[in-house]
Amino acid sequence: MELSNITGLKGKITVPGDKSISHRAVMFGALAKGTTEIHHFLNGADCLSTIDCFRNMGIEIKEKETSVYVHGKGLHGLSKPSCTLNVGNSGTTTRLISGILAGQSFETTLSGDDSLNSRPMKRIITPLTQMGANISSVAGNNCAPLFIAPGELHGIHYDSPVASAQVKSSILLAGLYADGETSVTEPALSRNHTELMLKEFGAPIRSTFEIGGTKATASVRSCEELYAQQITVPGDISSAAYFIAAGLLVPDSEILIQNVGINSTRAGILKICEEMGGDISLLHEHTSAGEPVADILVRTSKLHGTTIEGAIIPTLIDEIPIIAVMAAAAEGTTFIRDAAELKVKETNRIETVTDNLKAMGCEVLPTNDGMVIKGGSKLKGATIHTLLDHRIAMAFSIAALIAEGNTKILDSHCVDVSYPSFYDTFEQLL
Ligand SMILES: O=C(O)C1=C[C@@H](OP(=O)(O)O)[C@@H](O)[C@H](O)C1
Ligand SMILES: C=C(OP(=O)(O)O)C(=O)O
Repeated sequence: MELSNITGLKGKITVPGDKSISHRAVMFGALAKGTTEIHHFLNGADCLSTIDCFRNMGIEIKEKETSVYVHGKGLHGLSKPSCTLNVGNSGTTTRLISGILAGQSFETTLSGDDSLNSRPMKRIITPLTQMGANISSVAGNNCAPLFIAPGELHGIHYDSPVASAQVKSSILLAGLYADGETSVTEPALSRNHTELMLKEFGAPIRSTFEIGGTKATASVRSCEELYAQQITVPGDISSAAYFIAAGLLVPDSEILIQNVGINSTRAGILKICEEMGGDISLLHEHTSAGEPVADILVRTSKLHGTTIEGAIIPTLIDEIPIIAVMAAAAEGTTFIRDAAELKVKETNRIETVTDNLKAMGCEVLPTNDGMVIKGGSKLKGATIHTLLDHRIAMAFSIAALIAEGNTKILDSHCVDVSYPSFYDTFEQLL
C-alpha cells in the first residue's frame, strides 16, 4: 500500500465490532445452553480463528454478514476436535481458550502462526497448572503449540504479576470448571469484558477494586449453566483510535465515529488525546450489552507532548503505536513508561514503533519499558516494515497522511487481523 500527504478528512463513519468482545461472545455462547445471537461481530481473522476452534469442537456457528449465531451446547457440551486447533495470530484466542480447554474431559493441541507461537504462554501455564490443569508447551519453550489434557481443577487465588486481561480471563474461565472459588488479583485493572459478559451469561462472578489503590480482583465459582444472550457488539475503540488520530493530525479535518465502546478499562486513549490538547468530544452516550458506548467527534488540533505511565497503560496498550505517531507530530517530548508488555505482542512493538518512526525522520529513543519521542519535526515518507503486525500497518498508514513524500506500507494486508475494511473506511473520508 502506498500513501501520501493529505488534507481535509471529513465524514461520519462506524468501525467494526470490538475484537475483545467478539471473541468472548463466541466463546461464552459456545458454553451456554441455547442460541447466542451476536450482532456487529468483528469478521477479522483473529475472531474467525475463535469461531473455527469452536466449530472444530462440535459447536454449530452460523454467520450472516456481521451477525453470528452460536448454537451453544452448555458448559460440558464441547467435543474432542479431530485436529490441532488453529489459533492463527490471536493471543486472545490462545490464552482464553486454554482456560476453557483445561476443564474439558478430552485432550487438545493448539498452535498458531510464527508470531503467535513465539509469544509467552508461561503466564497462563503457571496459574492453570496451580489449579490442577495438565497444560504444557510441546517444544518445552513455554510457547505454543500447547498440549492440554484432562485435569481435576480446584479454585486458587492468583496474584498476577501482569495486568493482563488474557491471563485474568484464562484463569476465570478455568474457574468455571473448578471446585470452590477462583480469584485473580492484578496490579492494575485490565479490560473487564470477561467479568461484564460472564455476568450477563449468568455466571457467579464478582469484581472488586482496591479503594485508593490500583489493584483489582475478580472471582468466580462454577455453576450449573450459562444462558444464551443477544449481544450487539460496540465499535472497537482500538480501531476507532486510527481515525481519532487522523482527525486530530490531518489539517482541516472533522470526523464523527459512531457507536464506539468507551468502557473505562479501554478508553485511556481519550484521556491522553485530551491531555495532548486534542479537540475531542463524546456525544450520545448510552449502554449496549452492559458496555458504555458513545459517538466520538474529533477535529484537527495542535497537539503537545505528555507523559503516559502507570495504571493507564493497560487501558490503552494496543493504542500505543498510534499514540506514538501522534506524539511524533506533537510539539515537545512524550514519555511512555511501564509498557514493557509491548514487547510480547504480535511484534516487539517498542522496536517496531521506534524503528519505523526513525525511518520517518523522528527522533525517538526505545527504552526497556516504553519510549521517548521528540515531536514536532515534519515526518518524511518511508518504507514501513510492519513485520505482519496489524497495529503497525494501521498506525503508520495514518503517519503517512502527514508525512512529506510517499510512504510504502509493506504487507498492509495484515490489517485483516483486526480491521479488514480499514482502507475502505478511510476512503469514505476523502
Ligand atoms: O483480553 C483481550 O481481549 C486482550 C487483552 C490485551 O492483551 P493482554 O491481556 O496480553 O494485555 C490486548 O493487548 C489484546 O489485544 C486483547
Ligand atoms: C495484542 C493484540 O491481540 P492478541 O493479543 O489477541 O493477539 C492486538 O490486537 O493488538
